[in-house]
Amino acid sequence: MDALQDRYFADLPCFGCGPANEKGLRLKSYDEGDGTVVATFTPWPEHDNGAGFLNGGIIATVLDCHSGAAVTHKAFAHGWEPLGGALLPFVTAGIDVRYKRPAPLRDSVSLVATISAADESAITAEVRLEHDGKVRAEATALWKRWRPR
Ligand SMILES: CCCCCCCC(=O)SCCNC(=O)CCNC(=O)[C@H](O)C(C)(C)COP(=O)(O)OP(=O)(O)OC[C@H]1O[C@@H](n2cnc3c(N)ncnc32)[C@H](O)[C@@H]1OP(=O)(O)O
Repeated sequence: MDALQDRYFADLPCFGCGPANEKGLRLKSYDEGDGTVVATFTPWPEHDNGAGFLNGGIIATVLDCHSGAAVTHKAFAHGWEPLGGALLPFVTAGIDVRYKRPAPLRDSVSLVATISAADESAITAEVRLEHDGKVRAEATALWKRWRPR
């Protein structure tokens, strides 16, 4: 099964999820076929938050980028493809992150996303980061249609 990032935007240089960014996190997300999109993220030692856990900015980045895979998958399913030569059909307009518990730095974590609302102007995703059966962080991400100018 191919990763959604490789299927939809193999040339994207995004730091979090761009397959084309050699120095990025290169997140890979997969359609589970049950309405969820999942990924596994393995932190780097450099992602320390100063207390031996995963940095909150990195958490926000992977939540954002993982939601982006789910949103892009949804957009293509509806035929809402990128406009004007853009690489992505939608971009993040807002993300509301809640850090519920410390997230580990030395273990892999799981990302799970679902789509809660979708029309051609905006798509909303619910996304969470889990480890050891507990939600470490969660977010609602609002994505809006991107029109290059
Ligand atoms: C000085 C420069 C610092 C730079 C920092 C950079 C900013 C960052 O990136 S920080 C990373 C992002 N933030 C986090 O990881 C915080 C995660 N959230 C939490 O730890 C908690 O929700 C917290 C502490 C904010 C509030 O906790 P509180 O409301 O008191 O609830 P509480 O029930 O005590 O704790 C919630 C859960 O966190 C766990 N927790 C709290 N503190 C700790 C700790 N020190 N170590 C391990 N687990 C902890 C609790 O065990 C509990 O988990 P569980 O429900 O499984 O028992």
